[in-house]
Amino acid sequence: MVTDHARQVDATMSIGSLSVSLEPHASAPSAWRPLFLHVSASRESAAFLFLPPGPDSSNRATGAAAAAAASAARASERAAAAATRASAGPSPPRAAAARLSSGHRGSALRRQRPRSSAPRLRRFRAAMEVALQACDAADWVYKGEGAANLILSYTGSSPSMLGKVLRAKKVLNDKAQPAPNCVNFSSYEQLVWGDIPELIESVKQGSVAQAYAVHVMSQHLGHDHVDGGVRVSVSKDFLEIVGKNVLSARPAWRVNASAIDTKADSALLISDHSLFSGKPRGSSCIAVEIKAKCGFLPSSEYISKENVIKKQVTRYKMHQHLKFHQGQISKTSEYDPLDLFSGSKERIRTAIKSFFSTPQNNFRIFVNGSLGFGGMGGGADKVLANETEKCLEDLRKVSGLQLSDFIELLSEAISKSGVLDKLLATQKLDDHDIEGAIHLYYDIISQPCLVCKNITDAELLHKYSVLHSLPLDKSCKIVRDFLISATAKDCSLMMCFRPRECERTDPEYDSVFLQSVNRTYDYKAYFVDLDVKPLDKMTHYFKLDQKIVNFYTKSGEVDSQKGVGTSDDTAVQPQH
Ligand SMILES: O=P(O)(O)O[C@@H]1[C@@H](OP(=O)(O)O)[C@H](OP(=O)(O)O)[C@H](O)[C@H](OP(=O)(O)O)[C@H]1OP(=O)(O)O
Ligand SMILES: Nc1ncnc2c1ncn2[C@@H]1O[C@H](COP(=O)(O)OP(=O)(O)OP(=O)(O)O)[C@@H](O)[C@H]1O
Repeated sequence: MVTDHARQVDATMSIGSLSVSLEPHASAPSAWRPLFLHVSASRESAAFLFLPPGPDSSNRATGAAAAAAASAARASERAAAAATRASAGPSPPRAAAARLSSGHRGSALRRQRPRSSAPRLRRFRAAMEVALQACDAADWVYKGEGAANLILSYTGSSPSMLGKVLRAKKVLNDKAQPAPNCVNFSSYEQLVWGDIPELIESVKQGSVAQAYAVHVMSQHLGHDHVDGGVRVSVSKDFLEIVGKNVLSARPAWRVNASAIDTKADSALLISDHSLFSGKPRGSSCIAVEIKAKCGFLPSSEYISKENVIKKQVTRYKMHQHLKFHQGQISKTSEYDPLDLFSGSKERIRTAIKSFFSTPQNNFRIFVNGSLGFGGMGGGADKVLANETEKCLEDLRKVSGLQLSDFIELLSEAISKSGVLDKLLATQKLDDHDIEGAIHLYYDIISQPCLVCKNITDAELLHKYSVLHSLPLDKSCKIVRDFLISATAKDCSLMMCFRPRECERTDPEYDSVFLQSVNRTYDYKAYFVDLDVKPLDKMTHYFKLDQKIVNFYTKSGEVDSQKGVGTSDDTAVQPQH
């Protein structure tokens, strides 16, 4: 069926398994999809799976010819589905990423033998064939950063790298602080994530971030909206030079807090989702990054009476008051996550408008891949009128849109794509709230519960004792879901728009027709920053939660204009 058009057959032999992927030729009908055959002899019996990857996970089982015991088939199916996606690569810029090994500048991007023994997924192996050396460092410039990673844009001319960003791990300068990246799994983490063998396996290969995005988060957020990227090998020299080169571009408070981890031997190469086609030059696109934070009010029965305010006021709003009090922000945000996640277009528009007055680290606009509005490497605490005007001017030039039309376009795409519904559903995996989940954490680490120790409310204590009597697998599931939700509450959505030049429909992309300007815009939506949260962060979550709620309830409705920090701007620190 596919054979006439088959142009690429990849076979990967690893210990006890054979994977073959067939991709349709470029000239094949667009509806044709890659096929994947996975033969696993690594378990008790073999499984043969023919998997046409579909838009949703239910399609994955279609056509599976299982000649295996059910358990082997399930495990193989997960591996196969992942490898299928890996060989198909992430959509639009996916193909480019998969063809990573072609078109390198021979001198600079060296091919390497894989260091680890026969990695299972072709993607992992192919990725490690690329090595970035000292002589490549000049091609990478600062794009942004969060607490845990530094993001670099490629400015060189290698076709395989164009339109990519490199996500390099950081280390905290204060070694007393917990490491910002989860690289290794403790034995308790192995327990929590044990149901996902690909994730456990990835720890040995040093590819947890990628595996978590692909094997965990994409199951919830949709494969079409998650890009695991590919791992590339990086030399110490490369990281040291890049670290020095980007120093002046980084916000001072980030420089004080963290530095590129020069001990890392790999980094993630991901499509730059602030670009549409992966080609920075000559493309016309506007991208928006939204860090939406938690979009629902918890209703867990484990929330104590003293903290009942959590059921009425968003965590985001309460945290804003604490941040303001601590001098981290000069003004509380006007953004209300409940508006953004409401499903109502009117309220989505309200949320977007609020970002323009208080973007903080929740909103950025990129014009042809360059930051146009919002803060780089952290939050934008203040909005400067001239910068906003410049961004609106660029917006007009690139998209032909006035601000009101752009807000309409964005709200329409958010609504139509349903991406935030997926994000909200994933966030809602936290159905116990930290006040419930913390008890299960103590059970998992086999420690006496430090929370129960201080509880006097008999009714609540009884509820918590029921939690403490749950079997370990149930406790693990609740904590696992809590951690998945934590990632979903902290990730960012990147939506990239491009005005359609001709009437031809591009089936690769979704689109929005904007009546006010009589024009169609293609768009794509990706979630970024889908890292696993360390299990031992549970106690931090509990303490921070208490701190946020205590401050909010004790100070009442704080008037942000009268609180600490407004009279003296020098006291205001950027967000961290
Ligand atoms: O706890 P929160 O809600 O302040 O979220 C932290 C973020 O703060 P913010 O969004 O500004 O409030 C914080 O963002 P910033 O560093 O402030 O930009 C991080 O994203 C942090 O995650 P991690 O420690 O890097 O894994 C985030 O920690 P997690 O809670 O997601 O683990
Ligand atoms: N694939 C991408 N394409 C374009 N820009 C990206 C991409 N990934 C990250 N960025 C930019 O870099 C910034 C920091 O990246 P990221 O959120 O992954 O860092 P982090 O350290 O993991 O964040 P956090 O503080 O939330 O832990 C993002 O806010 C975004 O602006």
